[in-house]
Amino acid sequence: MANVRALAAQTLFQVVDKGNSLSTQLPYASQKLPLKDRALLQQICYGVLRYLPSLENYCQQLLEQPLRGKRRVFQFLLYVGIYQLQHMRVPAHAAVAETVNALKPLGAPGMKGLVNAVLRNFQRQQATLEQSANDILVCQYNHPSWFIKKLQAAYPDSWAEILEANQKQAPMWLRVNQRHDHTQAYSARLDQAEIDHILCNEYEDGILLTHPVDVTKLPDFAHGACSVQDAAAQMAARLLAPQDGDNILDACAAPGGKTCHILELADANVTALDADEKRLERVADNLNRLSLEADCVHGLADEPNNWWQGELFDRILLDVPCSATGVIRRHPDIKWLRRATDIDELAALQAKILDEIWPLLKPGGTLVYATCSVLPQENHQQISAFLSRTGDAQHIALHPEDKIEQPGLQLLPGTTDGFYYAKIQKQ
Ligand SMILES: C[S@@+](CC[C@H](N)C(=O)[O-])C[C@H]1O[C@@H](n2cnc3c(N)ncnc32)[C@H](O)[C@@H]1O
Repeated sequence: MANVRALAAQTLFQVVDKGNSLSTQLPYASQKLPLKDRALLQQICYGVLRYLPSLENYCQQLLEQPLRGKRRVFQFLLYVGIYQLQHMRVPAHAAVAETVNALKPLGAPGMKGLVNAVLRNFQRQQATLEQSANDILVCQYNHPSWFIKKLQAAYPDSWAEILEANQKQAPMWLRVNQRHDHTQAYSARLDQAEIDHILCNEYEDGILLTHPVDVTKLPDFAHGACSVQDAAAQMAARLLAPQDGDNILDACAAPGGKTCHILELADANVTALDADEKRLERVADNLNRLSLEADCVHGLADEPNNWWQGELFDRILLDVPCSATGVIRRHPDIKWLRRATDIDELAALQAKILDEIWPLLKPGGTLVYATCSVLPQENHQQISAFLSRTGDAQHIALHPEDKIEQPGLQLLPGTTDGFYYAKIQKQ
């Protein structure tokens, strides 16, 4: 029988040391476990990734030397044990015993003494260890130093709040399929199913669930009555304002959340383009569940000559590849997989996509640029530079503070995810 803590240690090793994403590693490990243990595996992996610098710091104090090479996975097992002692409501004796039990499936029963000693010492010295870690900024906020510095520069008054929001569990938002039910009507169906939720007038299609629920419990989910999508992501299709008969390009479409939303709002001809063939399959799956149709095309947005048939588009959504620093609370592995140098590379790709896609838009047509990033380089600085070098691009304000000097709307993580939007019209 697979052991949850052993699988957690192996998964964390794969993510942090080997650079694999949690969204690929977690399903792989989960399938080895009975259903009832899968939530615990997820909770432990998310938790360790949220608090990694502090956990590393405690182990530095508690071990004579870090575990290296083949023993590296046991270093992660120690993080798993300490995370349970510090943050989970597992009785301490059970947390220690279960962590030690994970050594057998990991093939190292001989390390029992060491793991036991480290966890017991953590318990004894917890207050002092926490206090000394708290004096180190990276451990206090549990984010990489390069990212803290970038946020401090961009948000001198609110950087700490953003970091704190990233440490919280993200809420679950639903997007109601307006072809199926209006938002109010679906809210009544949730009431009948005794699913607590909040209606927020700001988001026409959005419902905030008070507690996350399994999608199979949502009325008519399988038949496309709703989708799970953060309220910030739901703004894309509304800002694009698709009309019946429009020819629309969703240039970075996978897994298709925004493609489907566009089609829920209008009978439009949508081309859903993505660079990743595997992820495009998920666009097809989502369209299928919602009984919608789009033309799914495998290709690069920065190389339209390889796939574009020559017809201009009325509207274009550019939900570009980005640092995803606005969705860290949903994907805490981003903190450890991203590097400072990635930001320049991503910004260069985003600029290229903007320049290559712009000629495909009809005069009078609308382009919506979106990222789930909180970094200005990918957001308002990117759009400012595009507007200055593109003579026929006109900035459309999304709110009173959306000015040409700092264009767009920046949402920070809180009620919604961190997102950025800018709207541009072709003259
Ligand atoms: C932010 S995600 C898009 C999310 C999607 N719009 C949704 O709402 O479900 C960015 C997507 O861009 C794709 N991508 C990365 N580089 C690309 C490129 N050069 N051209 C087109 N798509 C690209 C990635 O495969 C990824 O699916």
